[in-house]
Amino acid sequence: MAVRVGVLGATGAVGQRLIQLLEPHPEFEIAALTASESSAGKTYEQAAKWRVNSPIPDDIAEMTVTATEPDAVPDDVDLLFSSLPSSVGAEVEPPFCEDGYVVSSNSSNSRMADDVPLIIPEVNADHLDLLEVQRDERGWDGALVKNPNCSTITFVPTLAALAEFGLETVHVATLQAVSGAGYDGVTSMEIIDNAIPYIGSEEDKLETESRKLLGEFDGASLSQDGVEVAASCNRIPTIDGHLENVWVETEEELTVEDAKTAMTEYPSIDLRSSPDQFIHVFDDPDRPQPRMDRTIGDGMAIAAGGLRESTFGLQYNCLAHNTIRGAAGASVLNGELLLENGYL
Ligand SMILES: NC(=O)C1=CN([C@@H]2O[C@H](COP(=O)(O)OP(=O)(O)OC[C@H]3O[C@@H](n4cnc5c(N)ncnc54)[C@H](OP(=O)(O)O)[C@@H]3O)[C@@H](O)[C@H]2O)C=CC1
Ligand SMILES: N[C@@H](CC(=O)OP(=O)(O)O)C(=O)O
Repeated sequence: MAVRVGVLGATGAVGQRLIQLLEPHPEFEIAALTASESSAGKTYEQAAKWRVNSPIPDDIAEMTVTATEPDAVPDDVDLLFSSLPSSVGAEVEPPFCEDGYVVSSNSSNSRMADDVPLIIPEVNADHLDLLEVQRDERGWDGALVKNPNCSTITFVPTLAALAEFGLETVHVATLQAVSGAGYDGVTSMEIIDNAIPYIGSEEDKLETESRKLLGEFDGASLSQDGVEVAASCNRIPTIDGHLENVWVETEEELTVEDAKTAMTEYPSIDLRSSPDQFIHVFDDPDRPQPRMDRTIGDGMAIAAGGLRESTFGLQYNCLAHNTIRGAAGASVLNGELLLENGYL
């Protein structure tokens, strides 16, 4: 029987992607949609300015949107996908967890909290058991799991693949799509014929979340990886797909061939939304490109290319679909991991 799920922040850009991914999902059944007070009481069709490139599913269009509070969500809903502004997530996610709901959240609040698992299932699924610590410490019947920032998700899998060579320093420069800022994030006058070399708090997220994701969980606590990461983040006028330029210095010698093999052979995980081939490595020096390659693996794979040896170690480019692998798809995959591991 399908697990009954809800979407917190269902009318937003990521919420719409969540609905697109969850509606046909055989393991999950959408039973609750929440948003702000101004949407509560309306049908989903009335409340959401639908912008995903497939129609609103009929049964979803007719559902009533509720306020984002535990009393408004039916008790038989077990799992909530959260795509709220982080300031709102910080306020409302804990009461839901206290009330017994398991929350798979895309919002940035609490990502770095010691007892909150920050998960990319193909990279650090074992960190999920941090939930036992979380439940002990917070006394929750529910649980809170986070997926990382979309730009972090794009480059960390490639680092995980190279970790066997001993990661020392990483430099990463991003070229991020406008959808990452949400529909009202950057105006056309700001971004057309332009690039903006600043995205608030983004660099810090790449530098800190990556070390947590690559860290080790010993069953009681999580120690962060020692790799030093420096990031520079830029907004460019693409719609979807974050492209990143990466330089990695390692303890052991790392050739292009070694790196290509390590990335290509890095395993996926046996979950429905995880692609068969997790990291695709292109030989063509001008790939990956956002428009051509963001939908590889139904938008859930990581693409890499342009591998070369440089003065600052191995250099390459990588790409992921920011609203699928980097946001909604990442939360759904964490939901599948929670189910697989008996947390639902
Ligand atoms: N866009 C992207 O690519 C990515 C976004 N994220 C993160 O995901 C989250 C959502 O982003 P996005 O979908 O773009 O944001 P949107 O602004 O498009 O959507 C926000 C959602 O939250 C609801 N909401 C807003 N304020 C409140 C409130 N006070 N109480 C309850 N619900 C509220 C909105 O409801 P209403 O319609 O009623 O206002 C809407 O459903 C953010 O934390 C963002 O940083 C992460 C990665 C990528
Ligand atoms: N800041 C990201 C999107 C985002 O919302 O990130 P986060 O989930 O860390 O808030 C971007 O602009 O592309």
